[in-house]
Amino acid sequence: MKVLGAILAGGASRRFGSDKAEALIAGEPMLFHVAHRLSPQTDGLVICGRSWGSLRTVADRPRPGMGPLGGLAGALRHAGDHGFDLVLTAACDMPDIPPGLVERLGPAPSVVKGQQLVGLWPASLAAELEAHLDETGDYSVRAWMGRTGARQVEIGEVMSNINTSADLDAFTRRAGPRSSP
Ligand SMILES: Nc1nc2c(ncn2[C@@H]2O[C@H](COP(=O)(O)OP(=O)(O)OP(=O)(O)O)[C@@H](O)[C@H]2O)c(=O)[nH]1
Repeated sequence: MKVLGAILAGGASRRFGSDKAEALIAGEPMLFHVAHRLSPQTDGLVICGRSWGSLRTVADRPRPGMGPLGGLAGALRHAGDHGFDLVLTAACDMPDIPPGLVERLGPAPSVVKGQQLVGLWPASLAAELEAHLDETGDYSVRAWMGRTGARQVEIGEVMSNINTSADLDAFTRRAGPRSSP
């Protein structure tokens, strides 16, 4: 099975107050940490909803403004068009995603319990997700999980999700030198 890694990164960082994906952890932008952890688990990596460095950018589908699921739809379409079977997603604000997610999450569709933006999705769901977003106008991940029967997998590890500068401070204090990639 060929797996495409997709970093969902099209948000506005309103709660953080500045572009959180570029916020520094151990001297590197948060996106660097996500990419560094996602890349070895996948056969290719894209970034959804923004451009960053040399990573290939995938546009949201069916159009921008639909939240993280628009990024997932873009990634699923890209995966299907480029010979990938599965998409492993992570958000740009999860700097300590653990290894082995494909094995732990399989079989797809499935998400990490409590962190639904970390998920494993079959590329074959591309058209269904676009139709779902267009027809229902419901952009919630929960509704999409319900429609696809995505399993919620307890992975037994706490995963950080940085939404505010206080979250980042707490993460840095907790992780200490371990925050280095
Ligand atoms: N591709 C894509 N990603 C998105 C979109 N909206 C949010 N995301 C990503 O989804 C993840 C979770 O979103 P939030 O935590 O709400 O991030 P955010 O929207 O930047 O932050 P707030 O403005 O504070 O809600 C983050 O990695 C975002 O970058 C979108 O419209 N398209």
